[in-house]
Amino acid sequence: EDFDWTKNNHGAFYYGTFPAGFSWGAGSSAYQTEGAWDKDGKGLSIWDVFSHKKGKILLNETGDSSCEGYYKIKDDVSLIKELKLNHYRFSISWPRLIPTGIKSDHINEKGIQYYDQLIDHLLENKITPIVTLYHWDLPQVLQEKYGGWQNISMVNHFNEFANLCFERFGNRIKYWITFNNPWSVAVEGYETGEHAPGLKLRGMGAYRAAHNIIKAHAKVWHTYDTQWRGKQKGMVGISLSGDWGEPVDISNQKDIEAAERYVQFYLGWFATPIFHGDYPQVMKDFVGRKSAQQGLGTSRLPTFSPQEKSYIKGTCDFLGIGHFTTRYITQKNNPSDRSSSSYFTDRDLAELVDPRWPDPGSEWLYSVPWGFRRLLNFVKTQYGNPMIYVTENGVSEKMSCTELCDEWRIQYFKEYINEMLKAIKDGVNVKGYTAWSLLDKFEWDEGYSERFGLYYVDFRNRNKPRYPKASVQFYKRVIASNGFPNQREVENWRRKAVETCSSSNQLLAAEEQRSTAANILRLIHDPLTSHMEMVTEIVVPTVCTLSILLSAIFLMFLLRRRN
Ligand SMILES: CCCCCCCCCCCCC/C=C/[C@@H](O)[C@@H](N)CO[C@@H]1O[C@H](CO)[C@@H](O)[C@H](O)[C@H]1O
Repeated sequence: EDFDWTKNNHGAFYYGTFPAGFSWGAGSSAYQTEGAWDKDGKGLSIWDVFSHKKGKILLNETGDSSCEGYYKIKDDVSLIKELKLNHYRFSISWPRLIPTGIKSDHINEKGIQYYDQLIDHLLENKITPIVTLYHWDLPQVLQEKYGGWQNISMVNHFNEFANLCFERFGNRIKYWITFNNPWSVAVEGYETGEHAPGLKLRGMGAYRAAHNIIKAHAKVWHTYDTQWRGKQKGMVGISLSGDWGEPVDISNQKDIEAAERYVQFYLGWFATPIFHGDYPQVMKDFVGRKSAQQGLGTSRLPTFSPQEKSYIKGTCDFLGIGHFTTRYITQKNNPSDRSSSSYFTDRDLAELVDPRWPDPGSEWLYSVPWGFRRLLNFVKTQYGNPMIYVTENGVSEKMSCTELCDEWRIQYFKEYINEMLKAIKDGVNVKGYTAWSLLDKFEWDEGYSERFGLYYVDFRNRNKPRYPKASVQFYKRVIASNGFPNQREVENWRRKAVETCSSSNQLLAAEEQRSTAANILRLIHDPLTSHMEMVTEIVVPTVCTLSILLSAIFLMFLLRRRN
């Protein structure tokens, strides 16, 4: 039976269980959690360089040490075991394996060893690894030499890296994800410049980056298909991010079309070539028309040749979906002049939110569970009901003080997982779910200010200890029951989870006090460190401020004398 798009019974909770064998997991990514940015022969990534530039990341934070995941394989696998997860999703840092990004230059065996250990330890504990090859940390050399994803040469370099991973790890990995959220790579990396490499190539950069990424994905899929699949029997997919877009006025055809455009410019931009061989018609129409109005001879949206179309079509054994939120969409005509050309203006729409939607953390993230079911049904109808793994779903909090009693996250998970269950009942082929994320971690341009973790990480403590939030208890019970058995039990889970977290909160508060005291003692007893910290944190800013002030006074004095 087809999904009824006109119905929107937002409130009703569905009690029931997931199909047998449904896979429960949690995720992470290399740059966000590993730390050890310059250890054991690792090369620089674009995120190492970007985060070290002043003013790019909130509070100038970096992922230099982050959760120190590089040194904590055993600790983190115990957390995964504690949750009784079936799978764990992580990414491989390209410059950790190939420091310059170019395979013929050098392979870093220490990097290989690290992932060998992680994979082996997961498998010893019966946890299936799901491996992402690209979660945004491009080797810096490739950015500097070729312009990164603006350049077609990335296709071959990425393919060589992927091939190395298949060769070294493929005997143990059955699920490969080529790219994580290429939308962000293209738009935030090459259009708005909020992410590494920080380029603002408006109206062109994102489309060009996406074009090369899609080709690189297809090439890697073919490499696996022809060289490895027979022996290794794994699957290769891609993880696409997609927010849902709902028309503001469902009786207004213009709003309906604008909402469809929103989703096509987001998820469809990547999914349509991969499933159907070419960009969505609406993207070709809109970008093409605007480009013509701007006096350009060809569309800013690149085109695939007939050979490329058939090469790209069908290169997906499973589709990863990263989903966090929803927007209301209405039609809005944007100016078509060249100076305002951008991916955003090309869409001719406005994004709105309902002020009643809960918004606990990230600015862009509102809790709108019903949008998830609609997005999953959209995937089913548009792309022939592919096998889906939800690769990212979760919510952040913005808390200045420690908070382990994350009731809003319990609510978010409960409702979003329930909408996914409803989607499965609608016939959507969802095989697994990955809570985002296992740990609090570096959140890109937001630094450490947004916490997505099931486990709290105390970043102020050098050992980066992890503490379970209440949502760990809740998620654990969803997994153990493979769903939601009945109202009484599910209510009980929530209550029990919240009860246990207050004692963990006290434990953490005590530990934080202890580590603050230890830091003070360290500063007193370690003259070199305290001298360095005093130089960087007090002396340098003070000298700079004084110099600016003195120069200003001197300048005023000179000007006065002239007059
Ligand atoms: C008319 C002109 C308008 C210009 C407006 C420009 C504003 C651009 C704002 C872009 C905001 C994008 C926000 C969406 C982001 C999510 O889809 C994305 N962050 C999901 O990716 C995952 O996010 C996780 C949480 O941050 C992260 O941990 C994970 O690594 C990402 O894969």
